[in-house]
Amino acid sequence: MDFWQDCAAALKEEVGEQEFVQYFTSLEPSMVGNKLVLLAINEFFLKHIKQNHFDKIERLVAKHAPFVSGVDVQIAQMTAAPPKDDKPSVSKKQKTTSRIAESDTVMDYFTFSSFVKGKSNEQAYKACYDLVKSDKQADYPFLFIYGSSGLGKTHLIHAVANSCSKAGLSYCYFEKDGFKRFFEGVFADNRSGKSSVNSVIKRIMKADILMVDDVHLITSPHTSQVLLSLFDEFNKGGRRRIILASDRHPIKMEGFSSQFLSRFSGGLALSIEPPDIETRVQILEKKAKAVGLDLPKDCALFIAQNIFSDVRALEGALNRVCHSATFTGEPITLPLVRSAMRDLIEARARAINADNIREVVAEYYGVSSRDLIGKKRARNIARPRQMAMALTRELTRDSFPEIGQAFGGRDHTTVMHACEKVQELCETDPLFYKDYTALKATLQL
Ligand SMILES: Nc1ncnc2c1ncn2[C@@H]1O[C@H](COP(=O)(O)OP(=O)(O)OP(=O)(O)O)[C@@H](O)[C@H]1O
Repeated sequence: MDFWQDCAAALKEEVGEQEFVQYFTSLEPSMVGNKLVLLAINEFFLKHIKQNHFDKIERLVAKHAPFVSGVDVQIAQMTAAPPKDDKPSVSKKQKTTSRIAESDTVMDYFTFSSFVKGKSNEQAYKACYDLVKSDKQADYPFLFIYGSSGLGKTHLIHAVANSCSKAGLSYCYFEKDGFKRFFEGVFADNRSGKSSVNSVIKRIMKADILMVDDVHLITSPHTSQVLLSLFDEFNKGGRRRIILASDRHPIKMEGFSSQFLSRFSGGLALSIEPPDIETRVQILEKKAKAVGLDLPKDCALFIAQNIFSDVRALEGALNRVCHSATFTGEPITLPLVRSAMRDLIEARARAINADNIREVVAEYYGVSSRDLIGKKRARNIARPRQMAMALTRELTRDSFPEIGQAFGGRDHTTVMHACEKVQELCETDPLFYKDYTALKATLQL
C-alpha cells in the first residue's frame, strides 16, 4: 500500500492542507483483489469524497499504481449503530411510495429530530417543519433557504422529504446539480424523440412538494426556463409547495434572467447563519449520541470552541476524535481530543493570518486594504479596521502588540480598545453582528 502514501501526498498538494486534513486523514485504504477500497467513516465523508475528489483519486492512483484495476469508496463499519430514537421515522417502504421516480434519493438520518435548532437556524427550521405538518396553504409561493456551505440547508430539505409520507404527501427532490443533470438528459431524450420535456414536467407535477437544492447552479437558459415553468405550474396547483436552497440570497443570484429573478423575489427567503457555541455543543452531543459515542461535555466544548465555521467541519472534527478513540482503544478525554485535533487547529492557524484577514475585511466593506493600516480615522475606515483587528485577535494566536504591528504599527492599547468596541457592537447592533459572523464564516472556510 506504499503507493497510497504517494497518492495522499499529491492529493494534499492539489486540495490544500485544510481540506486534506479534514477529509483524507481518516480514510482507511485497503486492497480488495486488485481494487483499492477507501473506507470513509460515515455517509457524509463518503459523499463528499465521491462528489468532490473521486476523479482526482482515480487519476493519481492510475499514475502511481497502474496495477490497480479500480477505486471504490465505501463506509467503514461504525463503532455503534444509531440508537432507535434517532433513526428516521419513515420506513423505506413508506418512503418509496412518497418519492416520485424523478427524485434524487434522500438520507434517512436527515430528519427534523436529528436537526438541532438554535438562533441561527430556527426560522428556516420552523418554515420547513410547518410546510409539511401544517394543513393550511403557505402564504408565500415558495420557500427559499440560503446560507453558506455546511449549515444544514440540505439536512432540512431531506427532513421535509423524510416527513412526507407520514403527512400523506409526495415529493420530488433534486440534489446539488441534480436538476441540471436530470434535465440535460431529458433535453437529449426530447431531441431523439424518446420522451418529451412536457411529459416529464407533468410527472413532476404529481408531487406535492418540489425541492431543488443548490438552485444557484441552474444557470443555463434552457434549464432555468424549465424551473420557471415548474414554478408557475406548482403555484397554480393549490396546496403544492416548493422549497429552494442556495448559498446566496435571491437578489445575489447571477446569470438568471430578470423574469426568473422576479419570481425569486416573491418567495419567503430565510437565511441560516453559522451556529453559536451553545448550538455547536448541542450538535456535537447529538451527533455523538447518534453513533453511541460517549462525548464528555468538556470535550464537546473544546471542539466547539475551535471549530466554528460550519457544521460539516464540526462533524469532521468529531469523526477524527471518534477515529482516534477507536484506533487507540482509549475513552474520549480532553487530552485525546486535543491530540486528535492538533493538526486541524494548526493548519487553520497557519491558513488565517492578519494579512489575509485585512484583505477579506477590506473587500467586504469596499475599502482599500492599505487604508486599514493607514492613518485615516473616518468611521468608514476606522470600523472595518477595528473589525479586522478583533477578528485577528479571535482567529489567530497573535498577541495585542503583534496585531498592532500588523495594522500599521499601532499601540497594543488601540487593539484592545478595538476588540472591546467590536464586542460591544456585536451585542448592541444586530447588523454589525451579522457582518461579524459573515466575515468570521468566510475566513474560516
Ligand atoms: N442544526 C444542525 N443540526 C444537526 N446537524 C446539522 C445541523 N446543521 C447542519 N448539520 C449537519 O451538517 C452537515 C452539513 O449539512 P448540509 O449538507 O445540510 O449543509 P448545506 O447547508 O446543505 O451545505 P452545502 O451548501 O455545502 O450543500 C450534515 O451532516 C448535517 O446533518
